[in-house]
Amino acid sequence: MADHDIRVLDETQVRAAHTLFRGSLHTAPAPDEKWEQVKGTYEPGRTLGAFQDDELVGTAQSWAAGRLAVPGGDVPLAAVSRVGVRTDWTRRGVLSALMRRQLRSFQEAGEITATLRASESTIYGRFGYGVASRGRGVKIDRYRAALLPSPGTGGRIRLVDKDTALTLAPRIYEAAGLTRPGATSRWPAWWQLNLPRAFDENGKLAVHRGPDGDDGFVVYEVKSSSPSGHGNWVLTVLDLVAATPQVWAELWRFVFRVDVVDEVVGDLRPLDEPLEWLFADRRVVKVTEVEDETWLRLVDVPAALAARAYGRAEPVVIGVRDRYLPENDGTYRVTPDGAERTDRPADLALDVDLLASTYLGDVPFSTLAAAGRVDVLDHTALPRADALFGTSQSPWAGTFF
Ligand SMILES: CC(=O)SCCNC(=O)CCNC(=O)[C@H](O)C(C)(C)COP(=O)(O)OP(=O)(O)OC[C@H]1O[C@@H](n2cnc3c(N)ncnc32)[C@H](O)[C@@H]1OP(=O)(O)O
Repeated sequence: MADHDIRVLDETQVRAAHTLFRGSLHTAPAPDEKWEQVKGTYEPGRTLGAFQDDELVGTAQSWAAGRLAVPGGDVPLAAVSRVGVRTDWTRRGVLSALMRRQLRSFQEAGEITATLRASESTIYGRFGYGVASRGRGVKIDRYRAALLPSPGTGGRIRLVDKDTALTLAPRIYEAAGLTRPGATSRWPAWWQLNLPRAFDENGKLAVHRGPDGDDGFVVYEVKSSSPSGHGNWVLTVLDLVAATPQVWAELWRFVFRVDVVDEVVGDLRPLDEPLEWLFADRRVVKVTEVEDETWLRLVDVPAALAARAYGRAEPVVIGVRDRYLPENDGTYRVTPDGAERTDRPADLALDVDLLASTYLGDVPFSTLAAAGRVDVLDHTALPRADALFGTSQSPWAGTFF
């Protein structure tokens, strides 16, 4: 039995949790001035502490993150962050106890999904989180990058200051909508933490204005690859939001017009972003890496499966195993018209973290089966499951936290 207990922290205790979290990632405590900026980003009642007697030894917090776009709809989402266990208390079940309690609190709040970004990919699978979207790093040599002619949008792009950005960007994001599976709402603390940070590091935000008003923006920074300033000047696209594909293209075209830049890069961009198609020579776009983006937990499996749309194929019965939330255990019949619990025997069976990896369409069941990660009880079920769960767009969140 664990010799620690889990409590919800009050506002007098969250600074200690913040310090513990930073320490677990080898970072110094936030100075007073920084803490003043950060403390409001802890949502009341959503920070957990693990205590040994009265000493805080671990923490995990979350935000009510709004909605997660799933194929054909959206579902309530919690976002988990600032997870840490004091170095002298690791591997004694502290995180396991925190996760167990946190998952229960999501159930109570009706948050049928939860998401996080993982510091290490070996931590969260056991708690039922699976990689549900990935992103690619891209690098483009600006001097070789000849953009194909474009009719443009007839709009105009302008740089805005920090205060204007803080007002405009959330509105533009919300108006653009959750345009692909994996996209999420951006909660107030996300904006509070991320946009000022970009400006503090000399980032810029450029807004596109079309005939109907502001309808997209790009956040970018330009840095020299060498401290002397004699290295390559690299423009990094940090965030790009567009209401239409035309605005998307116009914002990318804009960053290629920024002077004194040798290279344009982007991290965790959508796998199917059609960047190559903007250029006369598609090989100017170099893919530098492909990394996991969304770690997704289906907290309420029946509700999550029922909430998404499916492709056209004969039905399949999927068996789900969930060590942390056993009420999700069982078999589910998935058809083009929806999904519900069934007593029929499973065609395919898998753990709940792997179900999350298939849920937004990122990984076909047949890929997991080829790696031996799915129990295949009926081989004819694999193409059916692939067709039911497959999506035309790669899932992608585009919201890092
Ligand atoms: C969303 C975010 O905030 S990501 C940031 C996460 N935080 C960090 O990376 C900070 C540094 N690391 C830590 O603070 C801790 O090591 C944590 C939080 C990752 C793990 O906390 P612990 O209390 O040690 O985890 P706990 O003891 O409950 O481990 C449960 C299981 O996970 C395994 N595990 C835990 N952390 C890791 C890891 N980093 N790598 C591999 N396995 C791990 C344990 O071995 C254990 O396995 P078992 O059940 O087979 O015995």
